[in-house]
Amino acid sequence: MTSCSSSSPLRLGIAGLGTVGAGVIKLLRANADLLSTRAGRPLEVVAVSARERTRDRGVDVSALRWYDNAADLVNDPDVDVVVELIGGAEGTARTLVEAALKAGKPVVTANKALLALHGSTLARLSADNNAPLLFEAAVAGGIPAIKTVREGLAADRLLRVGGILNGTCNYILTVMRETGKDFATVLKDAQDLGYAEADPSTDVDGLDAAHKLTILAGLAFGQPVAFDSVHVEGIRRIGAVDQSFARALGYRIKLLGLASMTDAGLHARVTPCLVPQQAPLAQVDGVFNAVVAEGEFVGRIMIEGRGAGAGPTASAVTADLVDIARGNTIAVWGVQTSTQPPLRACPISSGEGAFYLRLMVEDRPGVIADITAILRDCGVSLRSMLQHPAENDSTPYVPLVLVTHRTSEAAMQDAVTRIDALTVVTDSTVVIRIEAA
Ligand SMILES: NC(=O)C1=CN([C@@H]2O[C@H](COP(=O)(O)OP(=O)(O)OC[C@H]3O[C@@H](n4cnc5c(N)ncnc54)[C@H](O)[C@@H]3O)[C@@H](O)[C@H]2O)C=CC1
Ligand SMILES: N[C@@H](CC=O)C(=O)O
Ligand code: NA
Repeated sequence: MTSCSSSSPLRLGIAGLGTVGAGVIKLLRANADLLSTRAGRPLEVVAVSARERTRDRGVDVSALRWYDNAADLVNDPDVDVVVELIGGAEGTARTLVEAALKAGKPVVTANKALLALHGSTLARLSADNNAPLLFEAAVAGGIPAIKTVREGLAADRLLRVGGILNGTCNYILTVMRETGKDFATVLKDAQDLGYAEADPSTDVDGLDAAHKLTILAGLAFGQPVAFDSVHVEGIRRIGAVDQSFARALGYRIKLLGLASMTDAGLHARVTPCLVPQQAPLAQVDGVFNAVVAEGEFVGRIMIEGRGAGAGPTASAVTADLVDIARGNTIAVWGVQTSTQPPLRACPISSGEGAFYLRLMVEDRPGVIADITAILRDCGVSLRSMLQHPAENDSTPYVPLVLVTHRTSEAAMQDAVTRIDALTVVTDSTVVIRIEAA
């Protein structure tokens, strides 16, 4: 690892000057004195790299050494720490991080996709080359989620971890619920506010939350988690009609990532959920995230804060830099050996729960009887049923909501497949899990 005397500046090379990169430079400049005091030495940006040199980012980078090729930051002898804020699990971001670790340079990154897909390899590179790799910004933005799970809860055996892990989705669901605005308009707002990923389908299809859940579960359960063992559903199919039914039933809709250890193995999923209106998680709105963990001794904890955006994310990235300056670093996954196999995962169909099913059905006699017959045959017991009248005469279809008692996921899936095959049902059924939260 690069060594510097304790009073000399910690010299940073930053790759990526978008929402987060520009935010980090702003924060480093605004809080320079405070950071120098806390870190014991100044934090100084010496070199940067991004796609376009001349773009207006709201921060002046003209005095900094510029590299068209981000990998050149690694070879710059004046760069002590590489800060990767490009994004993406492959390509330049991966090449850069791997090269920096191989060269023994500490790395700070906000890249959850990279950690979720290549975390074990990177942990090995970090350990083999004695080069710290810190990634607090990768999970739940400004909330110190990584530190809480890896360090604060290090004494406990954790049974469950997760929460509201995507700011864009929580913002979209909140604004749609509060204003009735449509999905596309609110997504555009989230992009303009700097919350969304470069490809926002990563957010709305649940992948970003799944990246974060993979990281959190790996930290919580002390063993690697394979990203593809997480069951993932997004929020594209949640409509205004679901928000209105949820309200009538006393719930709010949240995209939750939840991982738990069961006797059968790891159960990990990202799915839209109905959460009781009074539950603490239901109160977490807008760009806010919440991380929940449950341990044998500590019980349940929940931490909340802004999960996306320039300021909160820059705060987490810079706190990692302070840790490096202080020499306060730790093994990537909190365990010294990273040779364990990934946790054995169980399929989503092995789970159970209560479900909200929203169908679009023809409004004519016999339809409800056909549907309830299927539920009976599949052993799914109904708790309640709601129907809204058609909004206008131009459609023969009306929304029908079924709320089930606790049932097996397999039985529910079987019932939905059969219901969707009925000719009186148009569109596939929207399934939302009901969580006590
Ligand atoms: N925006 C947010 O609220 C948060 C973002 N993150 C993560 O932070 C990272 C950066 O995200 P944003 O700043 O939002 O992205 P962004 O799209 O605003 O910025 C990306 C930057 O990388 C640069 N870049 C792209 N390809 C490059 C290449 N080949 N070489 C050098 N530079 C290149 C672009 O020019 C741009 O400056 C991502 O990993 C993201 O997942 C993490 C937490 C929150
Ligand atoms: N796109 C992400 C950014 C932070 O991780 C989100 O919306 O949460
Ligand atoms: Na964080």
